Amino acid sequence: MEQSNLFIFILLLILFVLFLVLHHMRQKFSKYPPGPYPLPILGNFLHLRKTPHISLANLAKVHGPLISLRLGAKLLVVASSQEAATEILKIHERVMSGRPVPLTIEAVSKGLDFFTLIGATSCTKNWKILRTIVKAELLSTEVVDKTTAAREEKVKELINLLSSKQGKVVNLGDYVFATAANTVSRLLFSKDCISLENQGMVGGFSKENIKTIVKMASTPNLGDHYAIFNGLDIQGLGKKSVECLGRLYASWNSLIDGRHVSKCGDHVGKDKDFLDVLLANGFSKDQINLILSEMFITGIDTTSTAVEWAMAELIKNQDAMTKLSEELAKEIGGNIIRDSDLPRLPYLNACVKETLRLHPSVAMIPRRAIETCQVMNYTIPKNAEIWVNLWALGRDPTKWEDPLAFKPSRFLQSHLGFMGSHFEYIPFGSGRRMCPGLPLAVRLVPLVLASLVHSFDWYLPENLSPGELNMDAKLGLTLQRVKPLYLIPRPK
Ligand code: HEM
Repeated sequence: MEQSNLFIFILLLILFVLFLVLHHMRQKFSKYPPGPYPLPILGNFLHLRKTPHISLANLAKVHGPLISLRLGAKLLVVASSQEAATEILKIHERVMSGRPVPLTIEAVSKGLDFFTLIGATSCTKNWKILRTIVKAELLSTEVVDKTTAAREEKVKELINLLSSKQGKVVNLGDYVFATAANTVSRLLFSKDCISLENQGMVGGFSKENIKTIVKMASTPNLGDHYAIFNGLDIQGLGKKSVECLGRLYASWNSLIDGRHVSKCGDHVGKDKDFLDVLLANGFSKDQINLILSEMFITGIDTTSTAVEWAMAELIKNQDAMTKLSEELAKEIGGNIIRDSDLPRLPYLNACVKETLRLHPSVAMIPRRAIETCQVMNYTIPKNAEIWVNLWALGRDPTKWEDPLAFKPSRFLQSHLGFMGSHFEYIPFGSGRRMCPGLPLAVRLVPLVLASLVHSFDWYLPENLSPGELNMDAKLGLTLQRVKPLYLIPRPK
């Protein structure tokens, strides 16, 4: 018996030493960036754990700023430092301008000539056409200027509704989500899409429906990682996405048909909206549905989570909350905040920047190598998936003083902005695939945040102290709070 135990022990020891030798050989001779040893078949899936943004930042501390992992048959390369991000998004910008598009998204855009932005695997002709239209007719500074009144109206409705909830516990994220959704839908087709009061849907739109679509698109699809599952949709992700989108499309179809009848655009008594522009450019109903849903999916969660994280940080950091309230009291006084006030509120803008440093709405910029290339002396093969870990960049102790602390004042004298030219801070990405929603986001997020802080004092429920507020995050398409932010508003 003792002999057999010894045998097992020696066998395990030999296997362990063999494992170490193989690992060392792989690191030494592999042309790919270094990384943890992949298990057979599973690869490195287990290394991602429940919080991939944190696990990958920790792996970068061990293996370096550019690492690679095997996710089934797919190679994932992750950049986690300013230098590595510069290589990916600036020096090799053209080669890294592809996107990894999951089969789930392919399933819903089949046959539509890929008139999509986020779903374009590379910068194709159709991607360029659509991006030009979106940047000129929906998200340009001129259009954002022209639609100021609609934005202010949505924020006013939010403040009025919260005033009626004084002293009650509210799930702030739900209300901000609805405000962002209605702001975007006003731009798209001049109508609200969700009821602010009860989060109920107008047509097929509901928070749950949008959240489900986002969840389906961000859940790893086995078919993306193992060729034998390709086309089988065994998790049902494609099927469920098609169902959820079908509900959205059903409600928009009648709207689109109505506009067709009124001779493509310039519907009576209204300024031209984005639906008019799409119709005038000859897009089909299915193509329009896909484009509209894409704008909702990319535009709502990103802006509303930014506001939610900012409020959570301000509740936790009462000094910053006091400074912001004082700035607003001094500059705005008893008035409501207008869009035109934003440029003279530097501390407010610093709060937004600091929030996006610690809690980037898009924590991993997803890219795809369209050709094989050499980066930092490693080979990145064609079709490798690339993630730029913005969560790690924002907390890099070699670039940021006291990186984990929420200190908006660090941005007051800083040259860092949102334009994607300083790679230690790129919450909206960089280069040709940079976020086209930037002109809208930099107006909507501060306007909502400032209005919430200027109109109410905020309290945590159940006598929770600010120090106890849970700040855990989970990674989907956006970086969401694990626990919703429940707060009690009291009008000032
Ligand atoms: C706080 C708000 C937002 C943040 C932090 C954010 C961040 C980002 C980031 C990091 C990317 C990837 C950029 C890259 O690959 O270099 C992106 C892409 C994109 N964003 Fe945003 N975004 C926000 C709001 C919006 C809004 C309001 C819209 C539209 C209504 C929007 C539409 C898009 C689209 C369509 C893409 C894909 C562009 C392409 O692939 O060509 N975003 N966003």
